Parts: sequence; C-alpha cells; structure tokens
Amino acid sequence: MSATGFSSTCFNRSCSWKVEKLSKSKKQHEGKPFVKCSMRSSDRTSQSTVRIGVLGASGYTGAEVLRLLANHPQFEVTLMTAVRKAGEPIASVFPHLATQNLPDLIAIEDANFSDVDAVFCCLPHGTTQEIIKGLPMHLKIVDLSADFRLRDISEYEEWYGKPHKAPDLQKEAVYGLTEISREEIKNARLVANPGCYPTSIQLPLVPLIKANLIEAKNIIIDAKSGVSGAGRSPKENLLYTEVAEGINSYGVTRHRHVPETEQGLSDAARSRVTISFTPHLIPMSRGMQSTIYVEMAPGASIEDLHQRLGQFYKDEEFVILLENGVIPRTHSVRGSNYCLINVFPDRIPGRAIIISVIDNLVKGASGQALQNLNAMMGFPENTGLQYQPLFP
Ligand SMILES: NC(=O)C1=CN([C@@H]2O[C@H](COP(=O)(O)OP(=O)(O)OC[C@H]3O[C@@H](n4cnc5c(N)ncnc54)[C@H](OP(=O)(O)O)[C@@H]3O)[C@@H](O)[C@H]2O)C=CC1
Ligand SMILES: CC(=O)N[C@@H](CCC(=O)OP(=O)(O)O)C(=O)O
Repeated sequence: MSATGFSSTCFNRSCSWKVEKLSKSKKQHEGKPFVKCSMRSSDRTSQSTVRIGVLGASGYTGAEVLRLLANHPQFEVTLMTAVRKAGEPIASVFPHLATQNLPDLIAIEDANFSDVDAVFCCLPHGTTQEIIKGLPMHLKIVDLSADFRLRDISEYEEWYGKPHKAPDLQKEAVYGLTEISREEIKNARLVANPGCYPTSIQLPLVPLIKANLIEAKNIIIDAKSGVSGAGRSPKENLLYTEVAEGINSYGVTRHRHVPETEQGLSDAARSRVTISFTPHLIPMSRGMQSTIYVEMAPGASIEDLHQRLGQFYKDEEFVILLENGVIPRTHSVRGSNYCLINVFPDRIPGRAIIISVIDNLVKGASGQALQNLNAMMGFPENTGLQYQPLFP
C-alpha cells in the first residue's frame, strides 16, 4: 500500500509489480499511466522481456520510440543515449515522458551493449554506420537513418557525398517497408527503416506497379512534410520566423529520397524507374502528404487501381484505402501508425491522382521501426502501436 492507501499495477510494459501512485486522487488517475514504478529497471527484466536501447533518445524519433514503447508489454527500455543531453534525466529533456520509468540519458561511449537485446538507432545520417559497426552481433538493430537504405554503395556515396563506412553491413541490411518486405524483415538482424517520404510514396505505388496498372514512368510527386521531419537540432531554416506562414520547397531536383524511392519502385517494376519529386516544408509540427500524379496503363481504370490497393492491403492493419472520393488528410493519421491512401481521376484522360498521408514520426519513422522490431522478434506487429489518430 502506498502512502495514499492505494496501489495499482505498473502501467508501463510487462511489469506486474505493485506501484505507488503519485496522485492524491485515486479517481483522477485510476487506469491511466500516471503511476511510477518503484522498482529498479534491472529488477523488472524477466526472460520474456526484451531489453531495448534507444540511441539518440533525445531527438524527435527517439522520443517517439519512447512514447510508443510505453504501451509495449514486452519491450523494456534499459539504455538511452544522447550527446548534448547526456547525463540528463529524460524528464528534463522531454517533460511529456516524465511519468515513464526510464533510465537517464548517457553518452554512447558509456553504454554497455551486452545488457541490451535490440536497439533503435535514432541517430543522424553518417554517424549511424560508424556506431553500428562496433555493436555486438547478438543485437537486433533497426536503423532509422538513411545509412543502410541504398543497396548500391556508389549510389549512397553519390547522394550523400561521402564514403560509406560500413559497406559490409550494407550487404546484410534489409529495407524495412514492412508491408512489402515482411518475410525478409522477420529474419533480419539489421533493418534499414525507410525514410518518411519514400514510405508515403512506395506504399501506394508498389502494388500498382507490380500489377502493371500504372506506367512506371512520368511519375510526379508533390510532397509536404511537417517540421519535425527535419529533427530537433537547431537550424536557421527551421526557425519559427522562417517556417511559419509560408511554404518552403527544398531539395528541388535533388533530394536524397529520390534514389531510395527509385530503388523500391524499380524493384517493383523490374526495370529502372525515375521520378520527379519535390518536397516542401510546411508550417505544422508533424504529418506528411504525398500527392502523386501517374499515368494509368492502357485499358486500366480508376476502379482497377482502387480495387487493387484495397485487395493488396485488405489484411493490413496500418495501410488503409479509403472509400471512393474520401480525401486523406494528415489530421486523420496524426500520432498513429496509419497510412491512408486514395485514388482520384485526373482531368487529363488516362491519368490518376493518388494521395497518401502518414505521420512522419510514426509510420514515417518510429512507428514503422517498432512494427519492424516486432516482426524481427516474433511479436504481433501491432504491439505498442494501437494508437488512434489524434484528431483534430
Ligand atoms: N524526424 C523525422 O521525421 C524522421 C527522421 N528520420 C531519421 O532518423 C534519425 C534521427 O532523426 P531525428 O530524431 O529527427 O533527429 P534529432 O536531430 O531530433 O535527434 C538526433 C539524436 O542523435 C543524437 N546525436 C547527434 N549527433 C550524434 C553523434 N555524432 N553521435 C551520437 N548521437 C548523436 C542527438 O543527441 P543530442 O540531442 O544530445 O545532441 C539526438 O539524440 C535521422 O537519421 C533522421 O534522418 C527518419 C524518418 C523520419
Ligand atoms: C522536413 C525534412 O527536412 N525532412 C527530412 C526527411 C526526414 C526523413 O524521413 O528521413 P531521413 O532523414 O531518415 O531520410 C528531409 O527532407 O531530409
């Protein structure tokens, strides 16, 4: 019994121990995650618990992994790293996570990876490949950066402008677009989690290209992202004054998600696909929309495209084809792992407009990463991911 005369079961993950309630009012917090486990995390580790490291836990995708894991009964965060924020408790970096029982942030050099079973790498591009190289072989790794997404190392070096530091690891990395590569992901040790734009584009296009319902040429993508897509590190172009009340195109003709997207579409087409892609930064914190203009194959109709996507994703929990005419909105996926898609007739005969929306931090990053680790560890893919969208 706690001082308030009330005890409750720890809400965080698989802990079945009694915990002390922090609030005076039982009614106010009953059944909600406003309880703090009084045990040390090492006491809670049991055989069924998977010990998780979050590298880069003080960034946006790291924070999102932590938020999602609060609802995961088997994954227990035992290691969290940072650079500028190393040494700080998570509550001082992210007060919204203050009620979770999490270890303090430490420098990666001080991490003991033998006490961890799996890691989410939420680190900047280029740093990940060096760090992963030094990790023990028993670890399952989901890398959220772009370091292992491009199979062709020379293409990586061309688009990222530097030599790849772990080309051997690239060979074993599996590209983690879950709904498309599930079987390989299940057996992978290292998964390269897709970029947010490539996720929102490939999910609708891959099934259509595979079924020869659209031409794998003349594909035009106009995409928009919320500002969290650029990470939490301060940058001049991300200042409120630069982003608010405006729209900023960037990476015009040369965004690094072009080769990643073309790689996936080319695999689907079994021939080289090139795309026109222009991303935009828009004044919202999270969310992403890709509006995609395609040429239908001779004889194909909007109904054929709609039917194919509905059929392809009928057993998928997270990819949803909307009813005819319903417009996907970023508000309808905010905070969730869903991708909503729909197909519309273009005024130009023979062409179609496809709209796809995701939350860049969830299906576009941490949610898909958790979906992948679930698959790799043999858990139901939706574990910890059953958040309804936050609307409006
Ligand atoms: N944001 C998004 O929507 C998406 C991001 N991604 C990718 O995920 C990765 C993480 O992105 P995001 O969370 O947005 O980035 P942030 O900039 O928000 O966070 C980066 C994290 O990495 C740490 N870090 C910075 N430099 C180093 C270093 N040299 N060595 C070790 N750790 C370091 C930071 O620590 P500290 O804060 O202490 O400096 C922080 O914890 C990136 O590769 C990004 O491209 C992928 C899909 C979508
Ligand atoms: C708004 C914004 O800046 N977005 C990022 C994309 C974030 C993402 O998906 O992915 P990766 O960085 O992991 O490739 C960009 O355009 O570079």
